[in-house]
Amino acid sequence: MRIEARGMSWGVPGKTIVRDVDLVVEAGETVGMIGPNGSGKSSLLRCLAGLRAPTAGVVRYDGADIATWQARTRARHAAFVEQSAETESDLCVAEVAMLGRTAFRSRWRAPDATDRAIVMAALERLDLGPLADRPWKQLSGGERQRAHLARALAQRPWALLLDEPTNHLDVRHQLELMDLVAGTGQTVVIVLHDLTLAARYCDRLVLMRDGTIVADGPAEDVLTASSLREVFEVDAEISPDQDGYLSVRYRGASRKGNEQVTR
Ligand SMILES: Nc1ncnc2c1ncn2[C@@H]1O[C@H](COP(=O)(O)OP(=O)(O)OP(=O)(O)O)[C@@H](O)[C@H]1O
Repeated sequence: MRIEARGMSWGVPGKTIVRDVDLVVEAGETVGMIGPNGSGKSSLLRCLAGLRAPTAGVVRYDGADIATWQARTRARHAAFVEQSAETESDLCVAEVAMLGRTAFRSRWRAPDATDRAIVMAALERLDLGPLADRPWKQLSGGERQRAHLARALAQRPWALLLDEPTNHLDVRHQLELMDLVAGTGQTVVIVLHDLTLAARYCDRLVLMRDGTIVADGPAEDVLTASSLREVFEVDAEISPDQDGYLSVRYRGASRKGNEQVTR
């Protein structure tokens, strides 16, 4: 599914938070959204998910303006996993993942064998099969994060919109999750703070600053020493590793103009 934002802005009274965004994510592409804290990544992702109504411009899925769609219709197209989704629930893991099937059932129909098979397959893909019956409250932060992604996969969407889905995960699960999401063939927009991970797994990176997209392209073009200094205010060396992926080595925080700060 192709996702497109045209001339899109969003904000709250007195404050524009996302400004004049033009972004196209082609079907099957994995696009990484990067940028410093507060640069508008989550806000833009929520607009792309239809959870925020743009104050200007439009968001389209395969050419259709999603503004008029019901939540259920949107959920059949795109699954959104929010940043550190802190659900408190008396449900078990499989029941939380089953929430991903809600858009496919009438309110009164209980989950059937197909729903259960889809949920179990999603849990297995996230290495959570053995925890299916575990109460949600007993899960670690990383297990919860994986369970939220399982819920999103159980939604069987055309697109995954993921806000920092790796921030609680150990290194193995980070790599497995990125392998999984980049290998699904679905359209993926993923907010990441780990620039090396973003460079390795994403077809394209979108760099945000102050609510606007300041660079959009392959990692080699977006991640440069000058863009990291300008936008993230860090001094870094960026070079291909032995596998050909870009690797970012930080030398320290800098202020704009490359003035060194005390470490
Ligand atoms: N509902 C809101 N009301 C007022 N300000 C908001 C609202 N939502 C977001 N903001 C502000 O908009 C800016 C962008 O927030 P957003 O969460 O989109 O940034 P982000 O790039 O995802 O940040 P982070 O990397 O810290 O998660 C921040 O300054 C935030 O405080």
